[in-house]
Amino acid sequence: MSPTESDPLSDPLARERAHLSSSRSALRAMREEVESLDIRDVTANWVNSLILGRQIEDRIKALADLADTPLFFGRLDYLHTTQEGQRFYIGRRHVHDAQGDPMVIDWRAPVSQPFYRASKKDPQDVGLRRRFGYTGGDLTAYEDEHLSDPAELEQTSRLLQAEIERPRVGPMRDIVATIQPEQDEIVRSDLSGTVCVQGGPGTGKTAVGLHRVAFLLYAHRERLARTGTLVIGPNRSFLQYIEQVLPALGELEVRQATVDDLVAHVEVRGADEAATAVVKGDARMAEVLRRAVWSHVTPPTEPLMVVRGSRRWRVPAYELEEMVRELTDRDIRYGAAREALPQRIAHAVLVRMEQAGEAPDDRVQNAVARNTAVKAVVKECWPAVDPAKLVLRLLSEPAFLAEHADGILEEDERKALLWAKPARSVKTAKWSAADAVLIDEARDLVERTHSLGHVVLDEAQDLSPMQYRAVGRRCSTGSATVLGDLAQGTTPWATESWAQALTHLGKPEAIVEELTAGFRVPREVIAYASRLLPHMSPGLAPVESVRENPGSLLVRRVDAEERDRAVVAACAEALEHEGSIGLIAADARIAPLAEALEAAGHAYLSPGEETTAESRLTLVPASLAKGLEYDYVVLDEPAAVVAGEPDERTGLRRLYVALTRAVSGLTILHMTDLPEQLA
Ligand SMILES: Nc1ncnc2c1ncn2[C@@H]1O[C@H](COP(=O)(O)OP(=O)(O)OP(=O)(O)O)[C@@H](O)[C@H]1O
Repeated sequence: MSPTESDPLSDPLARERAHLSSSRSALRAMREEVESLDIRDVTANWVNSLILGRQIEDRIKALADLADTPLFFGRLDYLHTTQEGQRFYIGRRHVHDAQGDPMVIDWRAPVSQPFYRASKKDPQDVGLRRRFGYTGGDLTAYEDEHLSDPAELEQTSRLLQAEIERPRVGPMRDIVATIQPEQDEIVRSDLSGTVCVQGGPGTGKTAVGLHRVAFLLYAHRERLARTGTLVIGPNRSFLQYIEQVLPALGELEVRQATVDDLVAHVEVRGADEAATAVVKGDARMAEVLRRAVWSHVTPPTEPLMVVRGSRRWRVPAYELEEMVRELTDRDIRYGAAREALPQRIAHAVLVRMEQAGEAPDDRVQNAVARNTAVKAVVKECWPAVDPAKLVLRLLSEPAFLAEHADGILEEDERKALLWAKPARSVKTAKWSAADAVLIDEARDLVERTHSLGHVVLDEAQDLSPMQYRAVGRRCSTGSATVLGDLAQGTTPWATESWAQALTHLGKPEAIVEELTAGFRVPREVIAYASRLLPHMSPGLAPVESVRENPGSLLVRRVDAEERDRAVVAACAEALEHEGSIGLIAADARIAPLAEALEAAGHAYLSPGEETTAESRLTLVPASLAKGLEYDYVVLDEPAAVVAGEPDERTGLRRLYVALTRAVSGLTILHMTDLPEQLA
């Protein structure tokens, strides 16, 4: 097929281009229609008009025709049944003509699904599936599959291959044109269920998670607009890297955060030793906290006397005690029970008033509930608990900790928890990240955490059980997409099994799916990195690269005196290719390498800063490499990456992450021997 042929009737490409141009006009008309809306007459007041005005602005934004994103990328021609003879163009958003007939169908609509799932084995009534190739905004190629034609052989799509091999400059892109069947099943799984995806490096977990949010927002727009959605990532630079995917899919409302952001109730200024952080992150801490919070409840031993006017009403201690016991037995939060208690007491007083022939109403009950004597009883037997102060006491007072950790934590674990220098106040305490999670747990014991409709948790394997609980609280009445790779866990408490993690999350019934096809790392490179698997995560299968480009892997030994210069030279060489370059090194090696790059006149970015055609080199500390990718990676001194971690297994996993960031080529430079597991 040649893009230069021009007779629109005989040339299919010309016909498709004509459809593209009329779809563009239709989209423009849709936008102009919204732009010309006059809301002055329909809104009663300025608040309404402000809200409506904002909705209209959002709608106009959503209807923008982005010059370099194709309006549609596929076409389906159905054979029979309900869609007989019907043809659908699949794109990022719905476009209709002046009569309201569809010109482009949203990729998330049910009729679009066979575009991703239909196969020769299961054609799903599709006669023709056509994929379009674009150069910039121009439609320049197409590729057909006649799924129901037994004579046609199954072929791998050139357009799909080209998309996978495309250089990666800039932030992460959407994969909407090339979602694979096994990915699509996860993307379209129902909102009611939690899905956990285990997948090796580059299998598309992040991409799948983000597309699932976009899908769920389409399928359950109103419900999720009410309840909210959230994407959780490991750090700021990762969130910056992925932040443009959802807006490109037309979804502007999804919040992004790290787990630390979610639990930022105190300022984190301290850090824990690994052993201490492990205990603080252990799920048993939840029980310690629960006990500590509820230990504040003390059954009343004195009767209550309420004086109103000339009369006195007495509620005996045993009755008060029963009310308190009844509230502790119920499955409600400490704070909610505390609020309910005065009303219960007031009710008991009202019963006595009625028995004495009075006819008190609700106002009297409320007044009694606010009576100072009642308040005093509540304060005495159900005092307010400040979550941060409670955690401060647990970490400062050996006796308080011992009392509530008895039978739960061993003595050495309790010792690890206690601060060497007890803190004076919540403000001055040197809180660690793990402490903030404990405070979050305590807060939830006092007052229920608001649950969102859906949460995507990326790089989940690094979370502690207490962190899983913190995330679980935020989707307790919603659902979650949990994404991770057990082999990439680099925390001392890294997840060992998804079943355990999902239990901590409060979603033990979640299904675990596995992705095994690798879209990032070239075959030769993934094979090299996979040598580490048996030594750090035995039992996990290596990723199967679907990239055709075999990639280049270069391992070079260099002398001590030329090492930094050699690294800079390797970066310069990589810069001769198209695409982004990542120089990954042990955190301790970042400063000298930065100096060497500067001395050689190479500007460089930090992870999370957007690469552009002018600025393509990023200097990446190994601890921040997770989830990121670069066309060419120069890896400095693998042994130093391993040595930068507290134990060998974690070191090898950190190295595995660093080795699996490259899309086209990996150059490894080392002065010291390579870790023997790579041999
Ligand atoms: N179906 C697809 N079509 C085209 N590209 C894809 C597809 N699936 C994934 N990719 C690309 O592969 C790369 C890796 O994807 P992604 O970052 O989602 O993988 P991951 O499993 O989260 O990796 P990691 O474990 O390293 O975090 C990205 O560039 C992504 O766009």
